[in-house]
Amino acid sequence: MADTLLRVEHLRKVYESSTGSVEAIGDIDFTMRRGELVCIVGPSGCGKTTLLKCISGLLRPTSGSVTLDGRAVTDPPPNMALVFQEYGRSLYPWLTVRGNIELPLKNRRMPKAEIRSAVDDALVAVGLEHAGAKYPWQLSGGMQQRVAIARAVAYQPEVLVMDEPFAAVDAQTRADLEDLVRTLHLERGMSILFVTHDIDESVYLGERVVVLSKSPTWVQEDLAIDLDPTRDQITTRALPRFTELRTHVYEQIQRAKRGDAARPAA
Ligand SMILES: Nc1ncnc2c1ncn2[C@@H]1O[C@H](COP(=O)(O)OP(=O)(O)OP(=O)(O)O)[C@@H](O)[C@H]1O
Repeated sequence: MADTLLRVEHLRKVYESSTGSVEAIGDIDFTMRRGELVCIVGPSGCGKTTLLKCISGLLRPTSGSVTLDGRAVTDPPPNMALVFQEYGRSLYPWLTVRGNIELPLKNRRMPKAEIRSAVDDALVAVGLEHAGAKYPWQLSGGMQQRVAIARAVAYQPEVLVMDEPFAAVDAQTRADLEDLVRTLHLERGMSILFVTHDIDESVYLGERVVVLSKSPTWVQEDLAIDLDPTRDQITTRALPRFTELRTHVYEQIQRAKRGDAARPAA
């Protein structure tokens, strides 16, 4: 299908070690269309990190496949950007904010003038237009995460993968960063795969929420979020439909933890 951007097919991952084998992922199947914002939630230890490592080409699955934009992922794909929870470790402290955002573009050998305008544009997109000359350690945690997001925006990936990106910031900053993600998605059409522990966050952000079972993992539910695309922290979260959806996802996670959801026959 032309607009399928990411396809995960029958993904299985078994970790082998001297003490035995652990089947982390049983059989995960899902697709993501170009321009979608998909959230992934699941109980603790359900294999989210393992799944993301396979999707980002950092880990070979035991079987099954990941395809991005029609190409099998076997190494880190150049058209994917990643934003992690540990913003402190993802930015180079000896480079300025501008230097951090520029680096992947320089590695791509983009012309200087294009780099300058891509960085300016990304700084404006994340609201850091006055911070380009600062160093990461001069910024708050939330601002550092904005720099990591700006780097991804400037890089213009086919897909942005975010792994619990706001788990380490305070609630108010988190709300602002969630709105930034929604804005990037709506205004720039960015395709975003967002992994979170937070059920409310998944419903607030996503157009779809993929609920994972406990390990060995499979997709317990792929839920369409039928909220208006224009969302607001106060009014959207106060909607009865928001409460219904979050309650539904919460119950699914409880079922996942108990392991009493029936896996469909292959
Ligand atoms: N390198 C490894 N060797 C053996 N087992 C592993 C390895 N990495 C992960 N596991 C196991 O695989 C399962 C899934 O782990 P994973 O870290 O992917 O889950 P997670 O959902 O990201 O966890 P969390 O919710 O704590 O972030 C767990 O049972 C874990 O113990």
